Amino acid sequence: MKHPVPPLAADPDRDARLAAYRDLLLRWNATINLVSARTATEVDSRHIADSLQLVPLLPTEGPIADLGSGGGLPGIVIAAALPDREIHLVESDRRKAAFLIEAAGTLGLKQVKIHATRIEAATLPPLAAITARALAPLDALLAHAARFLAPGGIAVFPKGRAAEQELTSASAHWHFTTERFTSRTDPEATILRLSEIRRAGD
Ligand SMILES: C[S@@+](CC[C@H](N)C(=O)[O-])C[C@H]1O[C@@H](n2cnc3c(N)ncnc32)[C@H](O)[C@@H]1O
Repeated sequence: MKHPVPPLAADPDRDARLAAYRDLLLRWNATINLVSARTATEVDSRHIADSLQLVPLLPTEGPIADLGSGGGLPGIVIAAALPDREIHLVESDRRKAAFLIEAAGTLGLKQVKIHATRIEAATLPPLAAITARALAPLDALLAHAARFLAPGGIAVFPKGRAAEQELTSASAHWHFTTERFTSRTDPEATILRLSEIRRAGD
């Protein structure tokens, strides 16, 4: 069964930060390939709205990490919405990591820590939540989740239209509890919220 994504409260400060982020993303996108979008409207609808809808699915306390953050999706968007939360962005591409540092600085997001390294080599605190968008199949994401999540931690993965197939493949190696949410930006796509993640056989 799929649930609707809970609504997000109005927040003019968040929206101003997101507008500044979108402008910066478009400027850098002319020289580094950060996102597949050329206009402000496309960035807003295809990327920022897609990322922002994850915020109400996150726990209300504890550090969060976005793995393979790329141009900051969803990591910078989440940080813009939750400016008091400790947020770690892990991105191995040096130019993209430089963009993330610039974006966090421009938006005044002092709580964001950029890890310009491979996820496999990253040192992170025990996390309340991890996110990852367009990074890897669910099976691989669960290995990262199992490594980094604190007890009781959750993983939130936007998973497009192949979510059920990925759940089936991943369940051969992993046990987890699944909640499904209908994406607001693509009603055929599913956002997964997974908890109690452990390797099958452990
Ligand atoms: C397809 S992009 C998606 C970026 C962003 N999450 C988005 O939705 O636009 C995947 C990103 O993950 C990064 N990445 C892939 N494997 C990684 C790894 N093992 N460690 C750190 N970053 C990785 C890539 O450099 C790239 O920026």
